[in-house]
Amino acid sequence: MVDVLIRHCDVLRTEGERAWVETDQDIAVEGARIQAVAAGGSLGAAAGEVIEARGMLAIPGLINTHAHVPMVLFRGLVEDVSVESWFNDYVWPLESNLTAEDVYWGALLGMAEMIESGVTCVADHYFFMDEVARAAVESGMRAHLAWAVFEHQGEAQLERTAAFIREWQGAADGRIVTWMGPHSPYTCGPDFLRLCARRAAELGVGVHLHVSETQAQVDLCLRQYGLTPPALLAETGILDGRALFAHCCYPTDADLELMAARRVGVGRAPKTYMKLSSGTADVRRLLAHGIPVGIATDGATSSNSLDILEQMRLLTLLEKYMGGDSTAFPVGQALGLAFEGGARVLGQEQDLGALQVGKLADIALVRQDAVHVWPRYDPAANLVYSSRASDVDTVLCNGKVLMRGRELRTIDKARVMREVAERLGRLNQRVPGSRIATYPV
Ligand SMILES: CSC[C@H]1O[C@@H](n2cnc3c(O)ncnc32)[C@H](O)[C@@H]1O
Ligand SMILES: [Zn+2]
Repeated sequence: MVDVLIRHCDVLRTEGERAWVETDQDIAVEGARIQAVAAGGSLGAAAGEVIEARGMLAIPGLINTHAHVPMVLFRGLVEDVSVESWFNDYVWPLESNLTAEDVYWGALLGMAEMIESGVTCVADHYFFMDEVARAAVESGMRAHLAWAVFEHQGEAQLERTAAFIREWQGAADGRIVTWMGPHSPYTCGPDFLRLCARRAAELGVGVHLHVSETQAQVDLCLRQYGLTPPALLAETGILDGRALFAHCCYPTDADLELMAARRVGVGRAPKTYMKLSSGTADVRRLLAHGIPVGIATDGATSSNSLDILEQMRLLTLLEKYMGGDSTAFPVGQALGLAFEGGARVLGQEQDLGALQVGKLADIALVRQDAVHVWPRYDPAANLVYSSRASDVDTVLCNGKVLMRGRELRTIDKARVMREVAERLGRLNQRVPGSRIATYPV
């Protein structure tokens, strides 16, 4: 008898730019993995848990390739300001006040939001990452975690990160994967980046950082070091192992060749770029070079949500609109980024990104009976252009059911919301003269 049997669902398949649906399928889950996918009814009806899913669309769990999950704590607090002011006057002063406990409750709140929107895996980059790891263990989500470091925090902070990596790598049955997390080339100089690269190599982990988010950042790097950010990162050894670039909105052609040769992955968060008016489109340039690209939310202080469906839709529309080409970025390509692209960015393409026998059982079941997705000519098109996070009915990660019938099983949502609400008065304080870093102007 298998652990979980999902019966009579429709299964979404993607390959290259193609997306299609196989109707009336059963999915059997044994332990953490998919054991079988077969015609509806053919796998019997005996299992530890049977989920009748007729009319629901089974999709691979969505992958968020770059986030600062606990920043949900500041959602809606900093709006309609310039990028420089966003960091220097608000976000970095606000963050100087954060405690480990704040981060824990913020992480749980963000994870509840992600599970409710079908996200099963997140690459997070923040502080007090022990607390984010604890929240991931409890919530049941898969998490690639990087403890953010700034150069001015010094080598002691690097040691803290190394201890975090040693403690958490592979924890929770492999659900936790750790990364080194220097913030960016504009807050970490070449010598510090070299130290990070050496430490990452010694520990056998990748490096996740912000790169070329704005043209101003690229110009600053060129002025300071005579190199673009990706070229500087290559020179410091950061690209010798696995690297994940958040954003990379302004790559040169030479950057793209370098990134393709070094198998660098990119996480794109278009809502943040549009909102802060900081980035641009043209994911197709990256894809044309074979660079793995995944979808991301960044922090909810800039993007206001951790909803990957929303980011996927915005990314697709932006590609068409900015390129002046309505035929660009078809439905299958958008879905490819959300599933296989995200898995490749995180180096988990063997295990994630498709509903196939042997892959990890990270699965979301999406209802297809709401008025906003009716009629149902093309479930794949609906998913890209019409589905809402609230259509996600059931979520499994690593073979465990985290939400069923929209009831979260691992997170006490009411308690988390109460705990966060009780912290708001203190979190909203900006201590004069105190900020965790300075954004260059
Ligand atoms: C490096 S993790 C934490 C650090 O990064 C800040 N942050 C949030 N969003 C962005 C972004 O888009 N670019 C650069 N840095 C960002 C966050 O506030 C934390 O201080
Ligand atoms: Zn970010």
